[in-house]
Amino acid sequence: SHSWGYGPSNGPDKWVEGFPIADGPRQSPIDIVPGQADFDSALQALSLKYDAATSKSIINNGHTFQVDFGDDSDSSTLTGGPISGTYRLRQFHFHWGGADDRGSEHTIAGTKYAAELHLVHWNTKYPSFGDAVSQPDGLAVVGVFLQIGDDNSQLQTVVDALDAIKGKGQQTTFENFDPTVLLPGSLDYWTYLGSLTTPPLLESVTWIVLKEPISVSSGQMTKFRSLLFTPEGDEPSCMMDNYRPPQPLKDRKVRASFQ
Ligand SMILES: CN[C@H]1CN(c2cccc(OC)c2)S(=O)(=O)c2sc(S(N)(=O)=O)cc21
Ligand SMILES: [Zn+2]
Repeated sequence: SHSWGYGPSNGPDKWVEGFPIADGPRQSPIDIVPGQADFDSALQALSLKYDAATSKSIINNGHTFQVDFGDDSDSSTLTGGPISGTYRLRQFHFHWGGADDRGSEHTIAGTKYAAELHLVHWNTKYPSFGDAVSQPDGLAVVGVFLQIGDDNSQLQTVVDALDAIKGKGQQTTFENFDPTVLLPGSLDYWTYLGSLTTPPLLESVTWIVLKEPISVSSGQMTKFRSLLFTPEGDEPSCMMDNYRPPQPLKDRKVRASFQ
C-alpha cells in the first residue's frame, strides 16, 4: 500500500489522508516563541538516569535511524520535569535536513537547526509501550537541537555505526551506549502537550524541548545523509529532510522551566 514518507507524493502534507488526526488540536512539532512562553516556577528539574547496559541495537527503519533500548525494567528513566511518575527510555532517533540550514522539527522563533534528537520515553503507569503510545499522558519525548559547529565526538560512535545500516530494514547491535553523553550542559527546557511527529501522529506526547543545542559538524551531517530511505538493491533515495514542519499551536501554552 501507499506508505507514508517525506516525498512529494507521501510527505507531511499528504499524511492527513491516512491519518485525519494530522489536523488535530495537539499536533507536533510547533514553532516555539521564547517571548510567548510562560516561566512556570512549579516545573521541576529534569531527571534523566540512563544505564548504558540497556542499549541494544541500531536500525534503519526507512524513516530515520534509531537506537532501541531494553525497557523491561526501570534502568533508564525520565522523572521530574513536567511529568509525574516514571517514564522508561524506549528509543532515540533523529530528524535532519538535506542541507545544514534545515532539519529540525521544532523551530525557535522560526529558526531551524540542522537536526533534532528525540529521546522517546513511555509512562510506566501503563503495562507496556504499546498501551502507553495511545494515551494522552503515555509518552514523554526529550528533544535536543543539533547546531552546526565542531565535530561532536560523543555522537561519532553513532555516526560510525551508520555504514552497517545504510538501507531500510538493516540493523546491527549497538551496546553499552549511554545517551547522557548526547545531552547539553543545561537541561533548561520548554514543555507543551503534543503528538508523535510521524504517523500515526498520536496525541500522546508530553514534549520537553531543551533550550541548549549540542554541536554536530557538517561532515557528520553528511554521514547522516548517506543513509537510504530505500532498501539496499532498490533505486537509492538518500535519507534527508525527514522532518515534519511546525503545526498550528491552537489552544495550547508553552511553559518554560527557566527565566
Ligand atoms: C515512526 N515513528 C514513530 C514510531 N513509534 C511507534 C512505534 C510503534 C507504534 C506506534 O504507534 C502505534 C508508534 S514511536 O512511538 O516510537 C515514535 S516517537 C516519534 S517522534 N518523532 O514524535 O519522537 C515517532 C515515532
Ligand atoms: Zn522524532
